Amino acid sequence: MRPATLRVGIAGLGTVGVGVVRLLAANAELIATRAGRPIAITAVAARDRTRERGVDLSGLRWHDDARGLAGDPDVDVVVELIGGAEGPARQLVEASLAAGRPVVTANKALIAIHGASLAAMAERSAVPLCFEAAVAGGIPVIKAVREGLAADRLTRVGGILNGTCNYILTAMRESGRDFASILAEAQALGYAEADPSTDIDGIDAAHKLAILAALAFGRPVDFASVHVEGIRAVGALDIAFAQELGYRIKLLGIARLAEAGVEARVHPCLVPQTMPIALVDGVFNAVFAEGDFVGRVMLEGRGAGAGPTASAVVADLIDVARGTTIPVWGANAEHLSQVVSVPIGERVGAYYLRLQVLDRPGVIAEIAAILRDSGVSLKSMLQHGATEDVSGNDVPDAVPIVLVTHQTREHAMRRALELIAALDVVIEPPAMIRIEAG
Ligand SMILES: NC(=O)C1=CN([C@@H]2O[C@H](COP(=O)(O)OP(=O)(O)OC[C@H]3O[C@@H](n4cnc5c(N)ncnc54)[C@H](O)[C@@H]3O)[C@@H](O)[C@H]2O)C=CC1
Ligand SMILES: N[C@@H](CC=O)C(=O)O
Ligand code: NA
Repeated sequence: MRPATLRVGIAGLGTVGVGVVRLLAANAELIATRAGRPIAITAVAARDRTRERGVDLSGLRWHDDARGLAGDPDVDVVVELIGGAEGPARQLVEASLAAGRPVVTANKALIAIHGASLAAMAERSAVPLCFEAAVAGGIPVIKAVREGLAADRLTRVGGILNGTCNYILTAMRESGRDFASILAEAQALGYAEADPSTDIDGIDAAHKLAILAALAFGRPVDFASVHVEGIRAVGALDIAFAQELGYRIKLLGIARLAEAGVEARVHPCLVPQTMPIALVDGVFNAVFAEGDFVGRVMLEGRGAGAGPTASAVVADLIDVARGTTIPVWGANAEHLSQVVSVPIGERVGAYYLRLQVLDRPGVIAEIAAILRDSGVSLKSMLQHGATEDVSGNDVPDAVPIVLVTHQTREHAMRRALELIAALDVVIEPPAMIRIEAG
């Protein structure tokens, strides 16, 4: 007897949705062989029936309300590709799980914020809830952390988690082009979120970090407590100084088991140019995990775009077709307890500081005295005779000074920076970027 086709209902026919339609058609035979049965789309839900999407949607049942997929008798598995932590995406996923339908989603916002309760719903209905595409696009990082590293006690996890930001930082370094034109390019390539400030302000990376931390430590992190900074404040001067000091600037998400609990943070970092993660450029993401027996593992690949993301979505569909059952978070939901992230003030590490100061005698002595009194020890200093501010405008009599500190607690660093910012000779808010080994 021919095995039954797995019938798929897709909600959202944007970048990823169309990518999934295309991949299922292009690799249909290979997928059927690996899944043990054919996988075919039978229904879709999208906002605009008339839009030309460049894929064949003929013969598919069309739902104007995505929730219709949850009750469609010709759908065995629902694929949610609408996006957003609330609204239609959440309603569809909840309705599908409640109706006993497996769900595959690429929605990191939804999983980061409601993952624990959705997992409990999936467990109650004994159906899979899969989200490989939600973290680092095409890199099979959910499988790697949840299954490949299941035997280890993981102590640190994170990486370059946003393709749009990495694309922008790379292009700024390589071509010196302006932020807005590079962002527009990333949007045209299908990398950015519907609202690109989600990428630029670090929120998307934080969603992914929260998911990784939950998998790695078995404890969902309260999303609101994750420290998040984006890349808006990173200027061309910082990129150039970082280069001169032997670093590259990357937006990293880092979660680690600290004495006080789980520390989860997303912010731009100076990473030594000699570290492999510093060389991960463009839309590529890199995810690392550190375990007590395995040591350090790092995976690299395309973190955004139609093809890589569709690859992860369809891999999940193949798991559903095979009937693979793995607990959503690697352990049953009743073993999970939510944790609040350790505040960023507790971070201990080195810092890069860039100050725009008036070129007067004694300025450096004043700054050094504040650092000394705050218990912050200076490692090195750079000063050029430049007379440009961060936007490249001439500022007569002003010079940038760059300071690199030794390891210090962030509380102390911030206290010192407040005092430095208040000096009359400091004419712009100081820039502070944390230094990490990746
Ligand atoms: N673009 C990428 O590289 C990646 C995206 N993702 C995630 O995949 C999901 C989809 O992302 P994209 O395809 O890039 O977004 P998109 O904005 O290109 O597509 C979303 C589609 O959903 C449609 N939609 C909105 N409301 C709807 C509703 N009520 N019913 C049916 N359709 C509705 C929109 O019209 C749009 O066509 C998001 O959760 C995103 O975070 C995950 C990894 C990578
Ligand atoms: N907007 C995201 C898409 C993938 O998750 C990114 O740029 O990484
Ligand atoms: Na992935």
